[in-house]
Amino acid sequence: MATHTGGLTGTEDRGTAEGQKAIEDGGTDRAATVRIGNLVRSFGERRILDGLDLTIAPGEFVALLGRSGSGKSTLLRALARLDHDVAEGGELAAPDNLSVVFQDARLLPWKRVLDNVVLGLTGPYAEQRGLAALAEVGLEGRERAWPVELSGGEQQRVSLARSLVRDPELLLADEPFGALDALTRIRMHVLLRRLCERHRPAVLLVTHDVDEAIVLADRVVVLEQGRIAADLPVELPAPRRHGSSEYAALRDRLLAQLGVDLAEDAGQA
Ligand SMILES: Nc1ncnc2c1ncn2[C@@H]1O[C@H](COP(=O)(O)OP(=O)(O)OP(=O)(O)O)[C@@H](O)[C@H]1O
Repeated sequence: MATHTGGLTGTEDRGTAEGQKAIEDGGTDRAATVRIGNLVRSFGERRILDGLDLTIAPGEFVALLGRSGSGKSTLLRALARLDHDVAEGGELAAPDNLSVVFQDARLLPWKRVLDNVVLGLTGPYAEQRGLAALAEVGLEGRERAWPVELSGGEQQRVSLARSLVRDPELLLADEPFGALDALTRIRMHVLLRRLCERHRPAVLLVTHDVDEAIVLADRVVVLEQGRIAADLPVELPAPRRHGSSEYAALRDRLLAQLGVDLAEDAGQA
């Protein structure tokens, strides 16, 4: 299995063959987009990821939950190859053709919306692809706007367009909707689900929001003490709405795994 140590990719229009080859070169799970085996990451003396195993299949949407400080972002940053200064061990294979979306849209304020979307993109049809991506996220006609003229939700739509215009094999999202109001967040859930069904990237979504995880993901994994402590498929029919007994059971199970005791909390209320 190839262990990657390179810098962030996904800001360039790279082909997918290299990443796919890296995955196919070793190991037995040839179908996986992401394969992590016995991953160890430490900051100084502190071991944050401690023998973590995780596989993500092509097109699979995995939500990652975990208490604050459990290492969710550390795992995501390892996959994105954003950290160079941490002790590491284990195996990590991910495609080079990946995109990352953060809580803040991270748009360049001195570039117009379309220029942000196609930044670093090469090829003859970059602009057309950028315009198509903007239309897909509902921002048709806003291509010449400046980022400061957009709402937080609109900026996050641009960020999604910027990611998906590169047609990534892997989309890494670190609490992408954490700063948005509840209504905008629901709209973004619908949008992200639609985009993922159309483009079929493998997705790793870091979130604190158990409902967001259940509504969006094919699988929800919980990070605890440096490892995946729970790995649950979400087998609910679409559209997933609160209220069904299956939804409630999965929600309770995930909350319990995260250390939230609903009975105790109700008793204290
Ligand atoms: N660059 C760093 N240097 C030292 N310690 C770090 C660094 N980055 C993260 N840590 C520590 O590693 C632990 C895990 O951090 P991480 O951000 O991955 O957690 P998280 O699960 O994403 O947390 P949250 O849900 O609060 O965002 C934390 O205790 C954090 O302080």
